[in-house]
Amino acid sequence: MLKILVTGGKGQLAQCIEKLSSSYQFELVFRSSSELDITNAKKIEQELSNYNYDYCINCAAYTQVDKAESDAKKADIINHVAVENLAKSCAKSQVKLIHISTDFVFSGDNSIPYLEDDKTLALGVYGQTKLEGESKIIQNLDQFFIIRTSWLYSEFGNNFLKSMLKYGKEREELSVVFDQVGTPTYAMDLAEVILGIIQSQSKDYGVYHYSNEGVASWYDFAFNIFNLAGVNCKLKPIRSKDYPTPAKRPSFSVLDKSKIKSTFQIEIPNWQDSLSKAIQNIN
Ligand SMILES: NC(=O)C1=CN([C@@H]2O[C@H](COP(=O)(O)OP(=O)(O)OC[C@H]3O[C@@H](n4cnc5c(N)ncnc54)[C@H](OP(=O)(O)O)[C@@H]3O)[C@@H](O)[C@H]2O)C=CC1
Ligand SMILES: Cc1cn([C@H]2C[C@H](O)[C@@H](COP(=O)(O)OP(=O)(O)O[C@H]3O[C@@H](C)C(=O)[C@@H](O)[C@H]3O)O2)c(=O)[nH]c1=O
Repeated sequence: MLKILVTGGKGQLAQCIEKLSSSYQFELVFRSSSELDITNAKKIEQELSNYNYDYCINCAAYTQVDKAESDAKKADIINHVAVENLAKSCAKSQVKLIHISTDFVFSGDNSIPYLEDDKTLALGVYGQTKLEGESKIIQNLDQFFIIRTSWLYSEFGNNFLKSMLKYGKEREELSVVFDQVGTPTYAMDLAEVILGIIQSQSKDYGVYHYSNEGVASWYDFAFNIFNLAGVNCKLKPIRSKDYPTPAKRPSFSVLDKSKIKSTFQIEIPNWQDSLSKAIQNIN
């Protein structure tokens, strides 16, 4: 039976993986941040060398995009330095690493969906530290899958879907930006793809893009959330300049998913269909 370590075991994506785990014949070991701090290089090395894992899914990350701007050191240690150490320990213990990265490694200057080899240029600290984490994996490990994804939401953790449901109940009107375009992704769909890659025991290592199908602005995302959940809150489309945030975000971060679809023979659900499922699961 394949043995898999999941770091960041109490985060959104890790909880989605846990929810699906009974459908797979894997031995999954979830370690929360307090049980296994990925910035503790010695503990990571011990964990990987002592327990004979086949795979590590790194769900641990510093994910607060705005806070990272004033907390750059911490974001760097978790998203970059710790990931480098994790990659080195995986190499030493022959553990395959599945690492999750982000659409925020791109600047947003494209007008067509981003391919894996397109030029990266992060606009903020979060994206930059995630990008450096990616590079360190590529430099230090052969057996890795880096999956860049975007706009994750689910019934677990903190995310845009849950924020909109909360604010929609509390407020009469909400303003949401319509000039940042990407693709919302149901974290359960990503979890399924990750477990599928492990099940296939594929050796097609490398960088992949995965999001749901389709394109939306954050305003479109919020509009569909309110519609599907029956939230009676007026929604106002605004420009990013009218919603100032510490971190600049890409205006276009749609990912091209041709590579992951053809390599692993998967079909990807449309974001609106998946959103509808997530809202049903929340209810
Ligand atoms: N959320 C999104 O919209 C997107 C996320 N991603 C990427 O997907 C991955 C999963 O994200 P998601 O599940 O949403 O994120 P979450 O923020 O829900 O989960 C991250 C987890 O990492 C843990 N963590 C933080 N620091 C450490 C540490 N030093 N050691 C161990 N664990 C730590 C956190 O624990 P604690 O809370 O205790 O600190 C938390 O449980 C991340 O790599 C993220 O960059 C990519 C694109 C979009
Ligand atoms: C809450 C809110 C946000 N917004 C805007 C701010 C921002 O531009 C956009 C998204 O807001 P959030 O801060 O919730 O999402 P953000 O944390 O930027 O989401 C990102 O998280 C990281 C981890 C990723 O990797 C990305 O793929 C992406 O999912 O919506 C509004 O316009 N109105 C609002 O009421």
